Amino acid sequence: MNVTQRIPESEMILNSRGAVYHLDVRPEELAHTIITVGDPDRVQQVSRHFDKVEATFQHREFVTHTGYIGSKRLSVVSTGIGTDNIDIVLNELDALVNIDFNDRTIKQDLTRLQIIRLGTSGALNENIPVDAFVVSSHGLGLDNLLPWYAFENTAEERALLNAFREQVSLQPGSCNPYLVTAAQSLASRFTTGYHAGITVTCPGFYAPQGRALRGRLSHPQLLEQLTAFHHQTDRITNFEMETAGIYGMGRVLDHDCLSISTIVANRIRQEFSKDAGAAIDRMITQSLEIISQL
Ligand SMILES: O=P(O)(O)O[C@H]1O[C@H](CO)[C@@H](O)[C@H]1O
Ligand SMILES: O=c1cc[nH]c(=O)[nH]1
Repeated sequence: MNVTQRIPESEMILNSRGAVYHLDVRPEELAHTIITVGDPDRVQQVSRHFDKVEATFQHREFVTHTGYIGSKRLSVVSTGIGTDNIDIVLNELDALVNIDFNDRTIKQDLTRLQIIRLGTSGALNENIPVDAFVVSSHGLGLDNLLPWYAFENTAEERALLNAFREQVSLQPGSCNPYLVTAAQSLASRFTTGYHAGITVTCPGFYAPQGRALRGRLSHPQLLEQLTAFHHQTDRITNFEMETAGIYGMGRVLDHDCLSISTIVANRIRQEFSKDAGAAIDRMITQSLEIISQL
């Protein structure tokens, strides 16, 4: 888009206090290092570690707290569940820093945000126990968000995606898998105390993650094929519902993104955490120590 072109009121919607439509946040109310969580209640679980909370906002499932740890300004934002919400949150975070809200034009000097998800997830590797933490080396999307955007894959990403297409048989028409790598500048900071691997992002919690309650599965082989997947040293570690959308929107909009998950379920061992809340707290504490030094 031409940077001098005015973005109409119907495309970038601002509310009566001049805040972006879904998040209800104004540009000066957002930090440039942002933690995203799915669960709105987890926002407070993160911000209670802040030395000072400067302001809080809530609209629908989107809760935002902005504050400080020492001199580091941070915002924590809930996305709710799913990559349809990631489309909203990542576009609005980007608009808050890269679009001038007064004249509705794209700024000449763009800001690159650091966006770190602190989520929950199910492990697909029997050696990654419940309550462990996983850093997503890549997000592999089985949802349909990224095919709506124009974006470029690297040669390594294309090779990994081709291997996935060859090894994992998906029903024609069920999805168009995509793959995006984590920001290395962030991933390199979260190594000790974290497992690492490919995170598969699904458009649902039950059948799209191979869970059968009463509905019959169209892909009964999914778990087995994802667990067996290998390409050079890359393996699939876990399942959740936002990471690939975040990494993909980070690629589209030029932001540095990383996703970290607490493993609450191990799908191979068929176990669920006995105290997921305590494990999530440990992920938050351990990760904030690093995030506050970024
Ligand atoms: O705990 P959060 O961050 O919401 O993440 C996971 O939990 C939800 C499903 O229970 C999905 O959003 C999934 O990605
Ligand atoms: O198994 C799980 C656990 C948390 N979140 C998911 O999406 N799947």
